[in-house]
Amino acid sequence: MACRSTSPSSSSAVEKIPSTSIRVLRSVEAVRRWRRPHTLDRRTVGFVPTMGALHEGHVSLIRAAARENHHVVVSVYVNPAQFGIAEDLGSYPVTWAADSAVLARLDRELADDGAGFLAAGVSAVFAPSTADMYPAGFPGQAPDSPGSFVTLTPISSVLEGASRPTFFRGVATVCMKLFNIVQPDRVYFGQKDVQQTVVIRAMVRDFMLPTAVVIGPTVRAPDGLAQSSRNVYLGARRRAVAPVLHDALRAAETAYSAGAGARDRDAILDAARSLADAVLADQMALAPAQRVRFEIDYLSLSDPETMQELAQVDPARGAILSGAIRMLPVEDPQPDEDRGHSDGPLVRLIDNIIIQPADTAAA
Ligand SMILES: Nc1ncnc2c1ncn2[C@@H]1O[C@H](COP(=O)(O)OP(=O)(O)OP(=O)(O)O)[C@@H](O)[C@H]1O
Ligand SMILES: CC(C)(CO)[C@@H](O)C(=O)[O-]
Ligand code: BAL
Repeated sequence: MACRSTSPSSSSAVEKIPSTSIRVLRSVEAVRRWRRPHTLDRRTVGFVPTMGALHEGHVSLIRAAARENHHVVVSVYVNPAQFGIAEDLGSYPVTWAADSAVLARLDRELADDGAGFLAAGVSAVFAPSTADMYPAGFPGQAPDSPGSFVTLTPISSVLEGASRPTFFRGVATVCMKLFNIVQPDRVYFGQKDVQQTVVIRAMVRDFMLPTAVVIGPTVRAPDGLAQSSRNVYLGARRRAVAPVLHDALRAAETAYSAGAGARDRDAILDAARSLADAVLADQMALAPAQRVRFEIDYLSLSDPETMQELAQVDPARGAILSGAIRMLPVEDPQPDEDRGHSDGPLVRLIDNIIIQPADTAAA
């Protein structure tokens, strides 16, 4: 039988991140080969899916996976199926060299701190091609495009899904593929993308996937802005105003905590909206060359499991306060101004705060 020729990435030579023992696996078959002995040895695998452009939010998830598993696998894959046709697939930050350095640093930290971690390092990074991930061809990005997709309704069409109609279909589809390839004992997702965590939990439950879903807390900059790969688009002027979303959600949380009568949706969300309106009014009083404009996409008070909007919070159940804002491109950019990655396009920021059920909060 004729042998198929192999590219360097699929040859049997083992690729590693330089100066580390982190394997770089670029094909489904390579992951399967790596995974098999660990199943037989009963060594657990924790999996952290990412789209690269790694930051402290990703690092915190990798550390969590290393505390609880013998092996940690990180995927770096910019999944086209979760980008809408008009979204930023073409400019999404791809930073392989910097990501490798982050993983190498973490690998050393895990090796040096044997006491805190079960894993002695990062075992592998899975960086597949789209041809490998979508054998039937480039996935459709339009709502009615043909293809093999995992869909969860109605969760996928509210909030983030209302603004990004194919987003959760793309996320669920790629995560189903990744979970089938890596076969993790535990998967790690960040609280920052709260609706994504609800979708993944529902998918794991509804399709009986043999993996535990672990959610890590949102990692923030000192001024409260949630770390996010897309923050690189902001540039200095918009970055200074970007914490407004977190500040607005905190105002809503404070209104809730204030108690009497403050369990009502309007009382809670009006506090967030007032804060955002005041920040915007201050900005609009500035000259175009100095100001920052943003639009609120949504501010939401929703059920922790279904993400359906709530009229009132049941303290025994808790709730999710979440929001999204669109930071508009700066006006009148100055010649030496740092406008951000890709000349500072419109950036959509999301964030959330969980109102814990009363019993949990008291514990
Ligand atoms: N600030 C953060 N704290 C904790 N986890 C995070 C944070 N930001 C992202 N994550 C998690 O990291 C995982 C990979 O996310 P991803 O690679 O899309 O990064 P991102 O910063 O969310 O990117 P983007 O800016 O495109 O939304 C997801 O589970 C996501 O929720
Ligand atoms: C989970 C994920 C890696 C799927 O592409 C992505 O949605 C992300 O990075 O949050
Ligand atoms: N962090 C979720 C990936 C996305 O927004 O495309």
